[in-house]
This record gives sequence, C-alpha cells and structure tokens, in this order.
Amino acid sequence: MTLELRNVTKKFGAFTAVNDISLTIPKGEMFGMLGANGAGKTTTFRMILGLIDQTDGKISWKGNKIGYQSSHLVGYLPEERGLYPKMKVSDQLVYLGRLRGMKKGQVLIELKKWLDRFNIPDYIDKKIDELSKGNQQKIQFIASVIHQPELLILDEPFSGLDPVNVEQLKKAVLDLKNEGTTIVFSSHRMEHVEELCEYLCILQKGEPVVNGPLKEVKRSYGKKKVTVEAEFELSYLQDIEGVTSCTLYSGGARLVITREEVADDVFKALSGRGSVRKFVLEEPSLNDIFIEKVGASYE
Ligand SMILES: Nc1ncnc2c1ncn2[C@@H]1O[C@H](COP(=O)(O)OP(=O)(O)OP(=O)(O)O)[C@@H](O)[C@H]1O
Repeated sequence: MTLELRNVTKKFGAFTAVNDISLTIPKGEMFGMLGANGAGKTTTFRMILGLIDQTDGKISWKGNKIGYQSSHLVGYLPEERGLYPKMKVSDQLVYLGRLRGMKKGQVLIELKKWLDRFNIPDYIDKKIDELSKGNQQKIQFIASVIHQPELLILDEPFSGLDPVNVEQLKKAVLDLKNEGTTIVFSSHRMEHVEELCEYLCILQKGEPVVNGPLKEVKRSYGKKKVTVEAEFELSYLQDIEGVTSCTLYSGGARLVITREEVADDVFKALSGRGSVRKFVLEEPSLNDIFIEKVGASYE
C-alpha cells in the first residue's frame, strides 16, 4: 500500500506553489523531497496530511485520504517547531501521546527508550525552554514517532543540528525504516537524500525536475565518471570512443564517459602499459544531475 500523489497542484490565489506533482512512495521506503527555499516541500506535506486541500489532483494513502481519523497512524515533524516552552518534557509527551490514543504509562515507557537512545535520559523532568535548540528538536522528533506511526513525515529534520546529532537522528530514521515505517522527509541537502533514500523528488519552483527511484535517476542520467591513477602517461585515454572529457592531473586522469560499458574499454586500454594504482567508476552525484537538468547550481 503506497502513498500516491496524482497530478497534484496547489494554488494560493494566482500563485502556483506546487504544479502537477505525481509521486509514488512505496510502503516501508524512505522518500526524500529536495528543494531550495520556497520550492513547495512544506506545502506538499501539508496537502499529504490533509492540513490544506489541493487545488487539483488526488492524494491517497492506503487508498484513502489522510485526515483526523488516521492521525494515530501518521507522525509529523513540522518545520515550525512547536512545543510548549514551560511544560516538562514528560508532561508534553504524555499530552501529545494521549492525543494519538496512547495511555500515559505507555508514553513514559517509549519516552524513556528514546531519551536513552539519544543519550539524554535526564531531560525527562526538564522544561522545554531549559533545553538547547537541537535537543528541543530531538524531543519534537520523539513526539512525532512515539505512537509508532506507519507513515512518518519529517520537514527538515536535520536542519539546525550539529554533525553528531545529525548522525544520531539519521540512524534513528534508518532504524524506523527498517522496522517498516514509510518515511518522507525534506531537506536542502542533496547528500542527506543520496545517503538515506531509495526514492526522491527534486522540486524547483513547485515543479518536480527529478523524480523516481534514486538508482533509476542515476542510471537514466547515463554519464559516469572514471578516475584513473597510473605510473604512465594517460592522455591517450581521451581518444577512446565514449570518453567526453579527460582532465589530467599529476599522476592521474578524470574522465567523463557516456555509458558504463565505456569504463570496460578504458580498463582494457590500461593493460600492459605499466602499473595502475587506482581505477574507480563513479556514479554521478545528485548535484551533477540537478545542474545538468536545470543548468544552475542547486544552492
Ligand atoms: N498560505 C500561503 N499563502 C500564500 N503563499 C504561500 C502559502 N504557503 C506557502 N506559500 C508560498 O508557496 C511557496 C512554497 O512554499 P513552501 O513553504 O511549500 O516551500 P518549502 O519548499 O517548504 O520552502 P522552505 O525550504 O523555505 O521551507 C512559497 O513561495 C510560499 O511563499
């Protein structure tokens, strides 16, 4: 059972914030929504959650619209973090957990597990405004997952966290995915999506410019990079058919090739000439693909 968006558009007056987006997010997968500020990520999430209505198109999860009746099955970390500053962590989580149909005791058991996991067990009795911004974010993350939702939507979960906390949260998100949770998250950072997601969409001004399984996106792009380092002169590699560019550097060469098979030809052309210290065939990065598609740097 998947999360499906079919030709979804959202207009605010005359302004189109999301334009004809179609996505399929399979159950138990992790989906990355990339885009610069204002690209339409949050608007898309709000439509998925039924917080705002789309102007056009259809959204369904397990065949139905998400709404109040499914709130206990869905977790949401909103972009604007909203905890009650004067409330204790435990009271805040019990309040939010009960809204999702949990019993107090159950909330406290889950909360303790999560606080231990994030190495902040003492925070259970602290007030929210006594915590650093990053730790408040972790508490809000816990609030979005404490009821073990089937579908988890995280709006910029990694922003504002230091590298250690980013790693901790990535691990938590991956574990949830491995336990079967369907996860959609947004980010400005290509590398987070490349690392975590099998499926992705890059939005630009409300339009999906790249969309689909990461492997297919990379495969359909075609071009790949080969790096060679050897004890002999390498400039002859640029004459191999399918090598579109060859940049030489001291002791090595970086090639761009049109198809993966060209790498075999390069490899064969190296044999018998002397010692080869390095031969690497690299996938293009999402950033390479984005730049080629829209002709500009993502940032
Ligand atoms: N309620 C609204 N009324 C009018 N315009 C809106 C409304 N909500 C969003 N927009 C506009 O829609 C566009 C998309 O906004 P959205 O918040 O979805 O972007 P985003 O990709 O989440 O950006 P960011 O990374 O900055 O959070 C923006 O130009 C925004 O100004």
